[in-house]
Amino acid sequence: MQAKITVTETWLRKHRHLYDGATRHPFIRSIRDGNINISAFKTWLGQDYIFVRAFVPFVASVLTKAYKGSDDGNGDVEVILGGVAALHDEISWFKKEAFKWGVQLSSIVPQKANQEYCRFLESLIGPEVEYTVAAVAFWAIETIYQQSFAHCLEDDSKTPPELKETCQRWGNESFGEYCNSLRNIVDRQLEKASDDVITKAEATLLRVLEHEVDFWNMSHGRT
Ligand SMILES: Cc1ncc(CNC=O)c(N)n1
Repeated sequence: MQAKITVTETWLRKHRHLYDGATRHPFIRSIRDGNINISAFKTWLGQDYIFVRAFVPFVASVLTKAYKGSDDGNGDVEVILGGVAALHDEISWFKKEAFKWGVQLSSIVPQKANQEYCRFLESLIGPEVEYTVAAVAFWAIETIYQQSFAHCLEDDSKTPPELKETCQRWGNESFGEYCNSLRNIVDRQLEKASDDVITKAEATLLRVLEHEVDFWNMSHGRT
């Protein structure tokens, strides 16, 4: 029997071009090809630290919505809690990595694309935003990083050794499994969602993809 085509599958096919634009961005390609400009990498590092700090309350709001959505026999809360725990570790990693590269985190000023992305995250925190819509954003945000950095670890990649650890952070297999769990959560929610919520969730996915492209552009010095 043919497996049923899920909503996320339909969306990824429909928006392939934009999705590939986010996961195969010139910034990522330059890491993979080994010709990354280190100052672009440092820009990304400092800006992403600011983003991740803003990401924490957003993820906490998704966790709250998963809990309140009550019929959580599927373990959504635990999966999302794993994401929160990983973020705790990630913030320490950013500090360590910034020190290693001589990036002064306390003096980083968020650039426009970053500010707009963080503002977008904040707009998704409120209780009026449905769990399904917020979960779609969460899944997409995590998956874009997973896919992007996994691309830099493929056998034929020429990623500089000093950037391998960064790529491992999101590109590793267990982060990939976590992203799959998020995708299952999202598809299960979308299966029972109203047309209105499905429409909103798809629009939210597109916004995430656009913000991710802008974020890479910023790091790449294309703003
Ligand atoms: C801009 C951006 N998008 C996604 C992620 C990955 N999620 C958490 O780390 C990230 N760090 N930064």
